[in-house]
Amino acid sequence: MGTPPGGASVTTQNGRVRDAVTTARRVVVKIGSSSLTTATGGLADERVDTLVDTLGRLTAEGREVVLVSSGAIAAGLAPLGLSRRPRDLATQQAAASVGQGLLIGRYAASFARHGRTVGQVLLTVDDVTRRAHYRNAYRTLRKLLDLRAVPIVNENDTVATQEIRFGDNDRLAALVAALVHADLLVLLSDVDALWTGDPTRPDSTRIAEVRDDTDLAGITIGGAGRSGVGTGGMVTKVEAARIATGFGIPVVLTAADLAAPALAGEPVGTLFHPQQRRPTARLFWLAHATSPRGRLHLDPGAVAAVVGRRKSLLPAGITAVDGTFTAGDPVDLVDTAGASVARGLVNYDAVELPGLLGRSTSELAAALGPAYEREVVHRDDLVLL
Ligand SMILES: Nc1ncnc2c1ncn2[C@@H]1O[C@H](COP(=O)(O)OP(=O)(O)O)[C@@H](O)[C@H]1O
Ligand SMILES: N[C@@H](CCC(=O)OP(=O)(O)O)C(=O)O
Repeated sequence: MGTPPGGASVTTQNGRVRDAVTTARRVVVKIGSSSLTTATGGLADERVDTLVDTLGRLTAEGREVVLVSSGAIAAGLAPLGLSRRPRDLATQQAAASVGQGLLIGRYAASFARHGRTVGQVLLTVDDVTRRAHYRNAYRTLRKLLDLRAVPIVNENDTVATQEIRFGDNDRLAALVAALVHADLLVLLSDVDALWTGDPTRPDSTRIAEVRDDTDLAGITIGGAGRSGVGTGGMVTKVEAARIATGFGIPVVLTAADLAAPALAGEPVGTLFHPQQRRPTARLFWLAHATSPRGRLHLDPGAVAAVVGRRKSLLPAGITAVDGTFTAGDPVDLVDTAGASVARGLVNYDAVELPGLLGRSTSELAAALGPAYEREVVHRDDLVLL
């Protein structure tokens, strides 16, 4: 590795944010497959115990812990005689089906040493994106915490299809942190921090803090590591950190064996600062937890009005429409280069819009009636991306 952790950058750590780490009452901890398995495949029991000892101490202090644990697929490989992570979805799902039981069994035994009961929570994308479902997921997690059990969350790999999978658990962990209104998200991996580039390169250095996106400029964020069982690599961890910090939740990214010092507020890993302006829960979900059902192409004037002046989107500024959505669905607003600039809840069905494009609201109201005076997307239902 390049520059060792510590050094000058540590002195720039923001004490206030580290204080938020040590005082966090509700903590979501995510651990990746690479930190739970042995080099030859299978669950590394001592790694599970080390993590559980750290989390057990937190719960003994009266703090609430939600654990998001990967590792089902990795844990299922050896029992099925598979030597490496399969590429096809069906075999991954079979491995997850075998491995998830082993994983939760191992956690149950390990947490029992601390007198804690665990509850398995398997979620699909729909469970954290559809409003009615995420309310249910929240209620279950809330009740488990009230009963002083430790919820252990994973994606429901056996039912998720390729199109609707999270695949990696980093984003799932960020959405769970937002769902339970956590005070802290800890992302544990096989690398001690975010580095400026591939951590095995001598010219890479550790990044101690990310205050905002400007601290991410110029960094090479790479894919999964050499363990062969992780997915997503740093890309999905940084994305997860941005989602959580955007919701006002500080994030510590570090190695699994540094979980204890990280939770004690020591300057290890990378600390991502929470952003000041916390969006409303509704707009947060709109930005991060919905899949757009279509796209509205905006002319430059509409982009300036919506993005620059935070105005509602009117039919006059739309040049084209893609997708098959109905009123109330999320849609992306794209600029002339095709880049998504905002997401909003649309007030019309896709089939209604072509006849309205480029026309002013007063002209539409005169021609079609007062119902057609409404905005295509109201600014209260709009979030910039
Ligand atoms: N800029 C970077 N800083 C740190 N690690 C990086 C970076 N770019 C790529 N990586 C790789 O990301 C890997 C962690 O991701 P992954 O293998 O998906 O782990 P997990 O199973 O914990 O989710 C590290 O082992 C590392 O090799
Ligand atoms: N749900 C999958 C997680 C997939 C995965 O490998 O995630 P991660 O190790 O967090 O990059 C499992 O339990 O195997």
